[in-house]
Amino acid sequence: MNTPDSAPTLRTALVVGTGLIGTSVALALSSRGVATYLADTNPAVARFAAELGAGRAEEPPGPVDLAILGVPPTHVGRVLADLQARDAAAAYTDVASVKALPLGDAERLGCDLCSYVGGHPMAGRERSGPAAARGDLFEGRPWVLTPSPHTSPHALAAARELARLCGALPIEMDPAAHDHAVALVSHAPHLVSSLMAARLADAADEAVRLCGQGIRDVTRIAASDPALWVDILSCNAAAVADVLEALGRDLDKTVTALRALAAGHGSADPADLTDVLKRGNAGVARIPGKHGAPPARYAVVPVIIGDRPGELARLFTDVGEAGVNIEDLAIEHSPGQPVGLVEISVEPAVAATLTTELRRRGWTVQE
Ligand SMILES: NC(=O)C1=CN([C@@H]2O[C@H](COP(=O)(O)OP(=O)(O)OC[C@H]3O[C@@H](n4cnc5c(N)ncnc54)[C@H](O)[C@@H]3O)[C@@H](O)[C@H]2O)C=CC1
Ligand SMILES: O=C(O)C(=O)Cc1ccc(O)cc1
Repeated sequence: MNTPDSAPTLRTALVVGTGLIGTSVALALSSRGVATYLADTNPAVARFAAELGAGRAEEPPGPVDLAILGVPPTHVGRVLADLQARDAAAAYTDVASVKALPLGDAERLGCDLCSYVGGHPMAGRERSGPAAARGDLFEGRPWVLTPSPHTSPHALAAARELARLCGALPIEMDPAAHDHAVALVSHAPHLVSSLMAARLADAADEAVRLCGQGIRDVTRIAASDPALWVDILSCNAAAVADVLEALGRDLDKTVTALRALAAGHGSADPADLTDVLKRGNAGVARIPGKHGAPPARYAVVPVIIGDRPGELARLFTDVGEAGVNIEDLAIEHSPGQPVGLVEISVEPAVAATLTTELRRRGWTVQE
């Protein structure tokens, strides 16, 4: 639907860099009827994205309405310059996790800054490549746009329309303010996750086998591609270092409190420990929405399954026979545990029917 600022109506798009984010964008655009063309330095990757239904892995017949650069941050300037040199699109945006450096590169390379606006969808995954892409990845998520003083209203409107077509909420920010904000909410947390996960690399098996949901939550993003993250962090290094330095001061205080408690055999004052835990409560309460949850438009039906061959197949058959389509799926399971938990995401209207039907067939479905 058009809103007052959306003069362009996207009919054609070119996605350059068809990895996780590029293909997710392309899937969303294709599903909304935008003729989407796909390109990647690795043509096999673009062809694979096309096989997934993300668009056509071929040259567009003429300039597209919007080109979306799904490449690492340090590649954005060069790719933008190349695309503009061949007049590939009326407007250009990117999805890179940092915003000041790509703009600086574009300026230095003599790009046309009127037709370009930086963008950053605040959603992702710990996996790379088109196989991990999802058309609903950006649903309900913020999508930052960082217009420069040169950005034309047309380019900004095209990027806003892109965000909305992907189901995201466009937010305008200054590029430097964006980079400071994501140092706190994305880049430093990524390193903290890696640092914690790194403690497990050489840990004893008897400890690692006890891993429960807490450590999985804290370390999930540590499974991401190191090459991409070196690229991201190197473009925002000072701001990330500032956050980690502040964290280091808290860490020092926490270690001191724990050493005092250990030395005092419990008689020492745990005030500093209480303080950090309470500040943690306050911080987590400020995170908007339900972190890590599947898109709110689905209801989740949690089913307990035995750790036996064929259990999942039996469950899927029963869901199918109940006439219910599985929209998404998550499996929680720890090695050695006799049961696992399968979270089946379904349309809310069919959740009660599925629960009743699965219970009738002998499954334990959680409230
Ligand atoms: N991974 C995540 O969770 C998120 C990543 N981003 C940003 O999205 C961008 C892409 O990241 P991912 O999709 O995760 O990476 P990815 O590794 O899955 O995909 C990147 C793709 O770009 C291609 N590529 C690299 N240089 C290219 C060039 N010069 N021309 C054409 N294609 C080129 C690669 O072959 C690869 O297929 C990055 O800028 C990243 O900062 C943004 C939000 C979330
Ligand atoms: O995996 C997740 O949950 C993420 O949120 C990942 C992510 C990585 C990089 C970004 O620039 C934005 C989001």
